[in-house]
Amino acid sequence: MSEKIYGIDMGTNSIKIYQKAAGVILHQKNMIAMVKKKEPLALGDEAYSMYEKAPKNIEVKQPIVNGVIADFTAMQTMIQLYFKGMHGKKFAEGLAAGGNAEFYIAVPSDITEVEKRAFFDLIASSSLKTKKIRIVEKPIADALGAGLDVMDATGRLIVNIGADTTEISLISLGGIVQSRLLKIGGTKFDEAIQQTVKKKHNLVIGMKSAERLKMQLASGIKEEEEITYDVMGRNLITGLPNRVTVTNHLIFEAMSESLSSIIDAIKFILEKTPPELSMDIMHDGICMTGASTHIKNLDLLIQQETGLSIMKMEEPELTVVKGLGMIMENPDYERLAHNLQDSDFH
Ligand SMILES: Nc1ncnc2c1ncn2[C@@H]1O[C@H](COP(=O)(O)OP(=O)(O)OP(=O)(O)O)[C@@H](O)[C@H]1O
Repeated sequence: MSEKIYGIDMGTNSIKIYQKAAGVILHQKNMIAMVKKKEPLALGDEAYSMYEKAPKNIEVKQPIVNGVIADFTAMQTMIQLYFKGMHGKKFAEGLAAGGNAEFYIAVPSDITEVEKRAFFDLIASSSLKTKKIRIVEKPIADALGAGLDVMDATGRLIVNIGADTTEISLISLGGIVQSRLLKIGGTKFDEAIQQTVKKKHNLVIGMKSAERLKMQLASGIKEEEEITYDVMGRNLITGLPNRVTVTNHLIFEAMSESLSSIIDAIKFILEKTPPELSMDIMHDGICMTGASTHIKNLDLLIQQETGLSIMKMEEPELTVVKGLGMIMENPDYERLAHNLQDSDFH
């Protein structure tokens, strides 16, 4: 029987929940649709399907922005609804926590103490009956979930490219040696695509269309062959619906500034890496996680720019939550989970 021990990765784009002995039980868009600002109407993927389509009285909210809690009440409401299974059959049965549950929460490393505390308070002040709440630094969970041995005295460089953020972390002996959270990720790419399509084609497109273009055409390096994809939007001049054909070269141009910023930040961390750990990274390379690493040739770009080998994941969006799972399943990793009061967490 599954135990009431859960790991939660509250990402900007999606929420992932792991239950001890059951595995990943939830992976949904991290969104909530509210009617008249207070009545929850839909959660997760269902709320996302209403995004950019809802009338004025329905607000589709994204409670996490730039990796931190931007709307505490909305996030807490979502968690409570998921765990209480209030939405009946739509949610996995295992989520009905009942009471006395234990939680392991992944929290970005390079954020303020107040922002970290909010993740703890979210569960502690919720209506869920909790026995224990542990905080885990996201890069540590990420590295574990990616299959890296984080406990030994070997330097590991992990780059997580998500939706709003890119977190670059240097890990050794179960701790963070350095970490940098950039406010750049898949959403920035989508916004840049939106702007570039508007400028080049006089076409206003939604964020979902921009994301589709990215998924179809984005590449970390400029490809010789031209690939195209059609997108629908509103013509800026006529105001009428219109369809245009967008090329992979335009998408590359749109994303190049954000990609350069990510490369610069990786190089910055590498320059600040102590020499002994640099040797380890020379040997093992960089581990890439986060769903934005699905972008074609992004590994090649980082490899070319840093001269290091790249390790890619098959399910890069799930490494953090799987790492939380490993911590709760294996007592050897217990010291990687902290009380909020632990001095080694600050
Ligand atoms: N196949 C794909 N190609 C390109 N981008 C993708 C693909 N699949 C997902 N993405 C992008 O990955 C991003 C979501 O990544 P992920 O789920 O790792 O983020 P998150 O953990 O919710 O966010 P964050 O780490 O910023 O808090 C979105 O911007 C999405 O568009």
